[in-house]
Amino acid sequence: MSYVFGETRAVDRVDLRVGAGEVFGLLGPNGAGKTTVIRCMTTLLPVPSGKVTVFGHDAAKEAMAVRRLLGYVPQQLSADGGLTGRENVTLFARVFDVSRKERAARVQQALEAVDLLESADRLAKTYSGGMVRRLELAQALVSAPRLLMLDEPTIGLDPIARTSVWEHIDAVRRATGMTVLVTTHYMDEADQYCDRVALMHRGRIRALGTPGELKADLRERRADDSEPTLEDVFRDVAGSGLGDEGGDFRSVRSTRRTATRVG
Ligand SMILES: Nc1ncnc2c1ncn2[C@@H]1O[C@H](COP(=O)(O)OP(=O)(O)OP(=O)(O)O)[C@@H](O)[C@H]1O
Repeated sequence: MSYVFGETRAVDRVDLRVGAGEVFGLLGPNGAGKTTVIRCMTTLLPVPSGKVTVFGHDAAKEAMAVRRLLGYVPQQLSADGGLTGRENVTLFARVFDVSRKERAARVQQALEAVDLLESADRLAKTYSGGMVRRLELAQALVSAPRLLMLDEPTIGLDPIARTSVWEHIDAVRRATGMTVLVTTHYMDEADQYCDRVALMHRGRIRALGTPGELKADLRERRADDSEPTLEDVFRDVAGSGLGDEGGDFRSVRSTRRTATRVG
């Protein structure tokens, strides 16, 4: 698929296949085109050229069928600080048409899956950044999606909260067999938690494989004994490191201080 905004070729002939049950990481710096790919898959953006199918459903022709299979945690805050955790998740259960009979139990399950039962009846604005992110995860899980899409799920979190978010994603994936598509610019997290990754740069996919394959490939090409990281692989295929791109993206990113924004 491709996507053009005015003069900007945001997504340039990206051809991707995510296997059922895998955790797939779409990696790249700000502006690489990751969010645009995700938005096309969620049917939020129409696909102007190319084709997106989700479990056999064409996103252009069967948007509703596609949406029913998806859970989506956007980059922007999706929880309401003035509601309790439970109320936030219940709201999503209603929007996603979880039947009235099942609703309370499904909300309970989703909160339990992210370890928020104890805090479920507190206002979300009293939550820490990591708890807010887990709440957003529960919101996306309440409809029991077959494909969970997360756009920068750990941005702005401290290392302990980041690990916790990933461990919860991993546990739910193991329990349900759902497929996970995640965007991130944290190469170390992708290396640790993703089965396969695609490295995206300026709208195009520059490398695709398991983190182990990509690193082994670079080691061979370099023909030396050093252990490359995924960041080295990115630097090799994109000609620059993630941190070199676009100057101020780290500062822009750090503004996603979830805890304070909820308040
Ligand atoms: N609505 C829009 N109008 C115009 N240009 C856009 C729009 N949305 C994205 N772009 C441009 O398309 C390119 C890809 O953006 P995209 O948000 O997909 O990248 P990204 O890799 O997800 O980065 P980020 O992490 O910042 O979201 C960028 O150059 C961006 O400026």
